[in-house]
Amino acid sequence: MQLQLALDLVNIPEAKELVKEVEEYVDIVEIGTPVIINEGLRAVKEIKEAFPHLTVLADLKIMDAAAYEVMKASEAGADIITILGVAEDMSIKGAVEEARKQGKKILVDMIGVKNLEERTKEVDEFGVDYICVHTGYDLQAVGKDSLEELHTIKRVVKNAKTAIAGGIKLDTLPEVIKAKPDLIVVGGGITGQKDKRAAAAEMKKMIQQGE
Ligand SMILES: O=C([C@H](O)CO)[C@H](O)[C@H](O)COP(=O)(O)O
Repeated sequence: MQLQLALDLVNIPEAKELVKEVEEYVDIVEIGTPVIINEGLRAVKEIKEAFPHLTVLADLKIMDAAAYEVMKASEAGADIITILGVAEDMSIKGAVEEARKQGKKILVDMIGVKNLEERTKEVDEFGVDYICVHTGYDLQAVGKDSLEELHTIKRVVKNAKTAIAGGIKLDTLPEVIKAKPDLIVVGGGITGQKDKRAAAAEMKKMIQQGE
């Protein structure tokens, strides 16, 4: 199980500070959608240049023009790029094809997917690298999480790695670990804490103990 740090509500200098604080404990650094909207792919480029040893994920949540956007994120230095599970099949296949050309990986974010079991089987066949269940901020606000969905995708996935994102905190992490996803994405559970380094260290320790 790997730990991904999601950076969503920061600018580039703040992102660099944050990564410096916790880099020892995280496997992947996500440049979140709000950061990319605010700062562009420059945020991906600057983080990859500052931390070349870290795996950087660009959370583009691609919906269309997939091959082009994967190419641009790859040029900026992203190692993993996200596309939405609700995107057209052609878009997801195009993203995978371009990622293969560039030597990069594709994570499919299943946010908003209604027919989860059926769509997971389909996108798994397209050769994507990760399938991620995700409770976005707007559903977290009404108390939802993705644990049940994680069990669903774990049951049907044959090829891709599984991931979970959305509102995971120290107190909810044990349940997530029990379900054994390949990748656990944590944003506010680390970035919103007073001692970010301690939170990341504790989470990493719990994940390692759960393996
Ligand atoms: O993808 C995300 C969200 O849609 C905003 O871009 C977050 O990175 C993801 O939800 C993880 O962050 P937390 O929910 O704060 O753990």
